[in-house]
Amino acid sequence: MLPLLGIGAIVLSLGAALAWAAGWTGGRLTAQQMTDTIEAGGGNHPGFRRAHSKGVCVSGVFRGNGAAQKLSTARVFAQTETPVLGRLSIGGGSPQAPEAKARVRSLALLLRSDDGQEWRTAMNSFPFFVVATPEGFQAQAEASLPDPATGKPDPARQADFARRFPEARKFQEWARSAPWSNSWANTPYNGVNAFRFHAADGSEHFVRWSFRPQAAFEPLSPEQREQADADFLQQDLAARLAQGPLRWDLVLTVAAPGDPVNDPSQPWPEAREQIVAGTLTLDASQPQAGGPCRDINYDPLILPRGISASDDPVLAARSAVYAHSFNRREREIAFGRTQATATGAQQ
Ligand code: HEM
Repeated sequence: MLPLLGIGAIVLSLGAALAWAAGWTGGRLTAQQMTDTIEAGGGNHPGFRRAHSKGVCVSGVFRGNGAAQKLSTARVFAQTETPVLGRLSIGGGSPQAPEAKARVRSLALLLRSDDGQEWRTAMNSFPFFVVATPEGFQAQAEASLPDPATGKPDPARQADFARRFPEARKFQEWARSAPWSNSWANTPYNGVNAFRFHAADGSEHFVRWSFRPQAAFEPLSPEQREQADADFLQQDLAARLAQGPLRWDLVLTVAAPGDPVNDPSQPWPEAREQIVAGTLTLDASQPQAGGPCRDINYDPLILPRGISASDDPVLAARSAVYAHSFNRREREIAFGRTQATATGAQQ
């Protein structure tokens, strides 16, 4: 009898561990719940990313200028030219969304250096994140879901989100007041989360990165936003690439002691040291359906030697949620549960 009780206890404790990992014990937020909520807000679009669903693949090179070698041993900063496979997109879960209505624009990059290391990053046009934690992101996503009774987000839920996550006010102010640019090409893209850079002398620095456009800023007025074609960013990109490559400078901002390095909703003071580490040049684009970026997960925790994650909880959550989104869309493609608009398959 005793051995049987022992086996029973082992089975029970293993079951409890699995239940905890899957988030069935209640209370703890899981990547699956977060992905389900994002999916509920974006609609059903099999084969597409659950967020930033509309976009195009882009390719080119990154040319380091050597300046970042004092901060990091990552080969990409020493190598003269690193190939880049990227994706330009808009925020939101619909692959058919009108591009002029999207407040957030995005750039994701995969750089593979000649030592076989990869640096993946997914950046947005906002200068800081809306919330400090995954719980804040989840609360915002839930508060944005339409109430079945009205078809609109529940104002009480939104007020509750604003009360519990007051840091979001700063982001809402940015969204309301920052000027809109009229192109992916003249938009800055910000990594927002802090990372650890490891230098050859053993020192460590916390760094945030941004890609600053070389193309001059041109505004997009509210009237132009109303009139723009649903695919106006893609059309503009094609027209600009036909004229020549597009460039962004990689700007590294180095934290000073005491700066918040685990909270992407808090910008650092303007006076922080900035290093221009090189230039990204994009010279081609391809449709995402069937294009080389379709089956890439731009997981922000795929980092080369010389760069590692900070303890920012948003970074860890992003990595886990992107994996869920990636698995779902790849499974839908593998089992043929998609339209040709997602896969690029010939009809
Ligand atoms: C907890 C916070 C976040 C969650 C849950 C989240 C969730 C997601 C999901 C589900 C995807 C689709 C992934 C795929 O299928 O490949 C995605 C894509 C993306 N996210 Fe996030 N995200 C978060 C924060 C951020 C932040 C802070 C940034 C940038 C500053 C960002 C930038 C992007 C970009 C650019 C993409 C598109 C990547 C691509 O082109 O494949 N996200 N996000």
